[in-house]
Amino acid sequence: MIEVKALKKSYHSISVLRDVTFSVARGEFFGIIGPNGSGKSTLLKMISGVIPPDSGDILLGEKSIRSYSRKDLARQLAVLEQEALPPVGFRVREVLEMGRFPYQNWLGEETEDPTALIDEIIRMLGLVELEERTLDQLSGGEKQRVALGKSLVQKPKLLLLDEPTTYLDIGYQIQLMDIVRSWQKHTQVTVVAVLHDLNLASLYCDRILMLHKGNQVRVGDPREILQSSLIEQVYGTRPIVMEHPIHQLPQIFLQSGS
Ligand SMILES: Nc1ncnc2c1ncn2[C@@H]1O[C@H](COP(=O)(O)OP(=O)(O)OP(=O)(O)O)[C@@H](O)[C@H]1O
Repeated sequence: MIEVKALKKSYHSISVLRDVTFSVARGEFFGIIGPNGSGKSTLLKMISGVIPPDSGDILLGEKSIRSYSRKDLARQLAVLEQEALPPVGFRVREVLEMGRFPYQNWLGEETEDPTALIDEIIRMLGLVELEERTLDQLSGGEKQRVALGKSLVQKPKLLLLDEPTTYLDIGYQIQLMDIVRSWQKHTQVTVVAVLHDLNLASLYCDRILMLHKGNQVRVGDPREILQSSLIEQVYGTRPIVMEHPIHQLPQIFLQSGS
């Protein structure tokens, strides 16, 4: 689905990503982790075509993302990011309708009626009661669900999530990740998610890329990545790693300094 080859990026001659190379299979849930400033968002912005790499390439379904038009790219991928929502005056349903823009002509019409799809996504995200409200009448967690809805109605083949659970309480974190995973089973969408929470990354990702200061440290399954010595080397704090009693996946426990 995606092949990232020898990506490099500098800002004002300061190198922020070096030789990043990995591939993501169709239908995979792929995580990107790393400390603050390690280059995660920069990498995601390059995968979504927002910023170009200085060198290297990104293939999306065997074609370089540079060769896609904006609209073609929007039919391939959707990005869920913190600031993705339109200004506050819009109602929830209107925001979801905006997600259909890659399929609309210049009059805002499309050949297939998206109403059933939008209804399905509104139901799945628990937004039925909220659909006539405007964005300023929603909580942070509700807005995040609307932003996810807008990405899903785009029917992307690749869904990019930039720290999707920031500002969400633990209940909404699990709810959002479960919704993404069940939508993924339903549609075979490929998911690439930047995550800060290593425990969530372990529970949901098939494979994880770990970045440190712009370098690719390792790509592997959660067991290969959530290792206390590796985490200490990258984050500067040594956690205890134990297996989750139900999911049989590694989870970390932080240790306070005193
Ligand atoms: N537009 C920019 N101009 C200059 N430097 C930038 C720009 N965007 C990012 N950087 C720098 O590039 C490096 C990587 O930033 P990036 O946002 O990709 O990291 P991140 O891993 O997503 O961080 P965080 O976890 O804190 O969100 C940082 O040192 C940052 O200061």
